[in-house]
Amino acid sequence: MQGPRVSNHLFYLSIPPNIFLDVVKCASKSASSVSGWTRVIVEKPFGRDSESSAALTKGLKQYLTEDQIFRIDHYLGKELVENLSVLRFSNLVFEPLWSRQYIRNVQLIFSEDFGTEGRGGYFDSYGIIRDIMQNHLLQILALFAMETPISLEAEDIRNEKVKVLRSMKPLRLEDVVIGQYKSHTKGGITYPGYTEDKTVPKGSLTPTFAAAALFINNARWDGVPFLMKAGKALHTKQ
Ligand SMILES: NC(=O)C1=CN([C@@H]2O[C@H](COP(=O)(O)OP(=O)(O)OC[C@H]3O[C@@H](n4cnc5c(N)ncnc54)[C@H](OP(=O)(O)O)[C@@H]3O)[C@@H](O)[C@H]2O)C=CC1
Ligand SMILES: O=C1O[C@H](COP(=O)(O)O)[C@@H](O)[C@H](O)[C@H]1O
Repeated sequence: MQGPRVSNHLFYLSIPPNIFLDVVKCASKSASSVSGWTRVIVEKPFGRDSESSAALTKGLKQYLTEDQIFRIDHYLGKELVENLSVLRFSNLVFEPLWSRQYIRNVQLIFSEDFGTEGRGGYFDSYGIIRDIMQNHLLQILALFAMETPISLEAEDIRNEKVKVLRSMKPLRLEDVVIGQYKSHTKGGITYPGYTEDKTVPKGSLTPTFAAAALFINNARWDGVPFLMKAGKALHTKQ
């Protein structure tokens, strides 16, 4: 029901990606705003690869226009990540040091001290690389490594991040390690292994841990490894 005042509708899809399209279809047919705007926020992962990402965009555009769709990565809203640009570009001490001349390696670490704990349904079909590395950590890497943008407008920052991504060497298999957590005991409590979670398919080989060395082929970062590590059910939350 909508009253006489302008009412805007915002849908935030914090749901598994396989139901994005059904939800958007229902929302746009039955719950679009009549008097104001209707917008949809879509969480990562936006598809499994470029083909499924393009298919998802095509699907969403059956019901929405591009300016109604907001693809977000909630890690970009974290204080530490937001402060990264300020630290780099507004600080005369750091900017001259931000290169291969002074930095031996860069480590991007995501570590959770709990496992899937009954939420393995979505996670198992994506794994830690698509859940954390390809989006959250890659976004932070791009922000960390980019050149100074023309302005701090979203479009200008995005252009610089794209240049970093395009300068990256393709990942080699020998630069990647994957793993899956087993049952462990901490403080007298035993926690189940990944495949003992009832929401995870039996015998799943989905990685819950991954580490990779990435390289950026440009004058600033040539030869500096960007070490990414991400894992669930590790010792610390970091
Ligand atoms: N887990 C997290 O902390 C974060 C997750 N995300 C993103 O959020 C999305 C969902 O992840 P997560 O929360 O772990 O997933 P969950 O599996 O916990 O599902 C989230 C919600 O989706 C509902 N849901 C699941 N399947 C269906 C279905 N077939 N029909 C209708 N509703 C359904 C669930 O409802 P019900 O409970 O009723 O089953 C639940 O409320 C992913 O895109 C993920 O990347 C982003 C940031 C953080
Ligand atoms: O996007 C995700 O992030 C959460 C961790 O988010 P945080 O804000 O609590 O650090 C992670 O548990 C989940 O697997 C992933 O989908």
